[in-house]
Amino acid sequence: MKITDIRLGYLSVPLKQPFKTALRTVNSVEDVIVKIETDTGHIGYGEAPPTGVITGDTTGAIIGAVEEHIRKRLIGLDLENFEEILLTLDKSLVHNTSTKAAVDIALYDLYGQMFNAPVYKLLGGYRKEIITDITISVDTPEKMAADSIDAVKLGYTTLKIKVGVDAEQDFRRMKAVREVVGYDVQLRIDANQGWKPKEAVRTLKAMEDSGLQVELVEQPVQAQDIEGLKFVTDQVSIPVMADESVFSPKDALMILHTRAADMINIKLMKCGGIHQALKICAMAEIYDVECMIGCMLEAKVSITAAVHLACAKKIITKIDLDGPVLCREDPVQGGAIFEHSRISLPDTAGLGFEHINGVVWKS
Ligand SMILES: C[C@H](N)C(=O)N[C@H](CCC(=O)O)C(=O)O
Ligand SMILES: [Mg+2]
Repeated sequence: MKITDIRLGYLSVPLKQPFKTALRTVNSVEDVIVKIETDTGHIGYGEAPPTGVITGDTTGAIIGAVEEHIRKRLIGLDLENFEEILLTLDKSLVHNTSTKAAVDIALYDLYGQMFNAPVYKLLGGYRKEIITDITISVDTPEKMAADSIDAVKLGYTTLKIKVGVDAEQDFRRMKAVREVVGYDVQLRIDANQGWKPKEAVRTLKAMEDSGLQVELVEQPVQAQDIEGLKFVTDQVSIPVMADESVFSPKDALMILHTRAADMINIKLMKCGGIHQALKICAMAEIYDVECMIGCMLEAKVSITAAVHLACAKKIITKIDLDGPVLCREDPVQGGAIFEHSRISLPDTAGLGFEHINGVVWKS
C-alpha cells in the first residue's frame, strides 16, 4: 500500500457555546483535514486544529508544513514499512506537532486498514469504551454553576472546571459549582497556566481546607516554569497534572524524573501523534504515573485517534476528550461513537471513518 498523494482541506464546526479558558475564547472548531491517498484505493484521514496560544500552530503553518516539507517526502513510501514512514515524518521538519499529529493519525488509519483491524487492537486493545469528562468554561460563578447543572443532567460524572483568570474569583467559581453539583460528581480543575506559583499554592490550599474535594489540577503555572510547577506539586495535596509543560516524550521524561508533577496530560497535538504518545505512555508506565488523554478544541477525526490510544493503554486513566460534544454538529461519519460522556469504538478497520461532511478541499 503506497502513498500516492496527501490532500488538505478546511473544516469549520460551530460550538454550542463559546469555549473560554485563561488563554483564549473561541466560538468554533477550525481545522485542517489531512487525507492520505494510496495506490490500493485506501484513504487515511487526519485532523489538526491550529491552537496558536498552546502549540504555536496556525492554519497557514499546518498547510505549509505539509506542502513544503512532508508531502514530497512521504509520497511513494509503502505502509508495509511503517517505521520508515514515521521516522521520515519526524525528520521532515522540527516542531509543527499538530501537523505531524494529523499526518500520523492518517497513517495509523491506513495502517489499521492494511491489517483489517481497528487501531486500538493493534496498540494493545485494553478496552473498547471510555468515559470522558466535560469542560465548564471559565465565566461568572453563577454561569459556571448553571453550566455544571446542565452537564450533570446529561449524565456527566466528572467536570473539568476552567479557572486561572483571577485566583480569588477562581475559589468562588469552584465553591459555586461544588454547592450545586454535590459530592457525587468529580471536579477537576484546569488553570491553563493562569496562576503564579505562590498564588497557586494559596488557592489550592484554600480549596483543600474548604473541603471542595478537587480531584486534580491541570497546569497551575506557566508552561516553561518547571521549578514553579514542582514547587506547587510539593506544597499541595491535590494532585498536579502537567499539560502545557509536556509536549514531547523528552519533556515527559524530565517531568517524570524530577517529579515536577504527579500526572501527565497527553495530547496528540502536543506530542506529534500516536507514535510519540506511545513513548510517553511507556515512560509513564516505568515511573508508574497515571496519564490523562486530553485534546484541544478538535472535531471527531483526531479525537477518534485519541480514543483508540486511550482504549489501547491502561496507563491512561483520565479522559478529557470532549471536543465533539462541545460542537453543535458532528461532520464525521464513522469513527468513535459519542453518547454524552460514554465513548465507544466500533470494530471497523483503521480508525473507521466513512466520510467527513463540509470539508473545503484545497486544489
Ligand atoms: C477541550 C479540552 N477539554 C480542553 O479543555 N483542552 C484545553 C485546551 C483547549 C484549547 O484551548 O483548545 C486544555 O486542556 O488545556
Ligand atoms: Mg489543560
